[in-house]
Amino acid sequence: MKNSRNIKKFLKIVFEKNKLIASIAFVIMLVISMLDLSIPQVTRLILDDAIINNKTNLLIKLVLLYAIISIFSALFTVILEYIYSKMKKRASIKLKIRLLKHLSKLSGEYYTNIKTGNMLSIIENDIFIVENFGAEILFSLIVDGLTACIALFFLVRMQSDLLLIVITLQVMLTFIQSKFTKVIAQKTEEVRKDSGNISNIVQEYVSNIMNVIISKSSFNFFKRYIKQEKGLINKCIKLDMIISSNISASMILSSLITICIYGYGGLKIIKGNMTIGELIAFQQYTGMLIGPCINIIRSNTRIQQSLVSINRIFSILDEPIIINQDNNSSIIKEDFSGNITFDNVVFSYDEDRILDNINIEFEKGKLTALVGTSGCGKSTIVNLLFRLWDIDEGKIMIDNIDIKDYNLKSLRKNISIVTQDLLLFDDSILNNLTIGNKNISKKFVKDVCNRVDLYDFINGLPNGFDTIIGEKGVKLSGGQKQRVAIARAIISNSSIIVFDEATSALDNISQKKITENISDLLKNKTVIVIAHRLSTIKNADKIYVIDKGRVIESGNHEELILNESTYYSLVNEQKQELALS
Ligand SMILES: Nc1ncnc2c1ncn2[C@@H]1O[C@H](COP(=O)(O)OP(=O)(O)OP(=O)(O)O)[C@@H](O)[C@H]1O
Repeated sequence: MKNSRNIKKFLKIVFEKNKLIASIAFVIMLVISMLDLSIPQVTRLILDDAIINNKTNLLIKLVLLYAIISIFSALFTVILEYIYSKMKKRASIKLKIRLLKHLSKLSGEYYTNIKTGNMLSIIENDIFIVENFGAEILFSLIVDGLTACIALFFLVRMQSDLLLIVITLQVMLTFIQSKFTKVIAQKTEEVRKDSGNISNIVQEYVSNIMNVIISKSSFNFFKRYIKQEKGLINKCIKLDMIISSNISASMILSSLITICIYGYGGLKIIKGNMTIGELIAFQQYTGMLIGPCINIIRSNTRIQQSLVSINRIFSILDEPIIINQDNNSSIIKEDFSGNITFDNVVFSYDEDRILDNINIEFEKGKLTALVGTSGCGKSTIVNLLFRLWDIDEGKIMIDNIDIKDYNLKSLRKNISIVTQDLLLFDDSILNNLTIGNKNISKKFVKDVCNRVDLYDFINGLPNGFDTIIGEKGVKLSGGQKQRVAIARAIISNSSIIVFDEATSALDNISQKKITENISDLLKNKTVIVIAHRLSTIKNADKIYVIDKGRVIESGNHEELILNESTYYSLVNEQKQELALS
């Protein structure tokens, strides 16, 4: 049920906007098949009419006809290949884009459990495998079936007793092939799964190579990697042996069929019950019966293998979009005023409650800080504001409208989050600052860079703003990366900016200088700061102290110090730590 549903959906993608070209391919395939089916008739005429009766003119005509049929058949095959290749590539690009787009619409819960290697294996390997599935295989099945039927018709008319022997062997061949097919499909799936696991490990290693070296964990990686690879080698060898045994068994049975035709047919010629022309034509038609039958059975193996990949592809495409992107009535806002309210918000990732009746307000033009011990739920508040997850109870509102009522794209466009593990592209520093947005004036970019103390550094680079910063910004220091991230958020001009541990790699003096320099650019924005270093949020308009998912204190620095409660203790703890160091 699931299989046929997924195949239907897949074929819809393949044939979408390709109907005309697919029809042309089908007609060409039919023509090729008819041309091939006429060859044995021409052969028989050459042997039994032209040669036996010494008709030179007829021989020349028939040989020419043979040549023309062969040339046209070859020509049409090339055209067909071109059409299939075009259709295949179009379909696979379409699928890849759909997958990548769908991925960006899924929820934080999905991203938390995602295995990158598996995902890459689906996007690359599975789509490559299903490329050959689709029009080509479907049309081949139809045309092969038709060819086999026509060949059978001629064979019955020519020698029915010889055909009986051929068919008996053919049935045996079909039976053996179908048994192999099942085992091959099962083993292929196992190999595919193991390959996905290996991709995960390699991906983890390559994308963290520096950290792997620093943490001296490459031995651990190789132990896991080699164990998996050894297991995969054994499975691949087994699969290859099954496939080659299958081919050998078919070859033996095919030879047996040829032996029977020449042996039994030869006897019939000796007894005068068959002509040489008929024997050769019979043998050619037998090939046209067996070939397509084997193709159909092999297609079944390919279909089974493709089916595994199709199901894996649709396991992502069918993943429901829990975070509703844009219902028809959703509000699109270019610019928020930016007053945010968390009203009795309750949230859990799994079973454990992470936020327990949270009530917080972030006001436009004000800097609001969230503080608290590690794991108390500060980043979760930001994740919920950005709707990576939806809340369980309560309401989050911006400008008095529930964030679920906003068009998601519009909501996210208005929020910039600067995190510790920022995303840097292997691109120019300018594109990293503007995220490729060409409408931003260079003057503004330069001004912001100046403010975050980045301008002199960029100017000193060999290609200035056009310098490529390497994968994950490998050519930048931790502090420079954070400056880029802060600059990027300001350049994006969102009405809400969140700094989540955004200055952790900067020293106190740099941090203070940057904060002062950018303060006028943040004047009309809603600024949220999450910081462990409490000295950085001393000037915040309001500070919320979170503990175990609850707000336990709020106020400005002076008020909270006077309270002599949790915030006061945290500040003192940090002061003592600083004094000790
Ligand atoms: N994607 C997730 N799936 C399940 N649990 C999560 C997920 N992200 C965070 N948590 C859990 O939620 C709790 C709050 O995490 P959160 O990141 O909000 O804390 P935090 O206050 O920002 O911590 P820190 O100051 O260390 O960054 C933690 O117990 C954490 O283990």
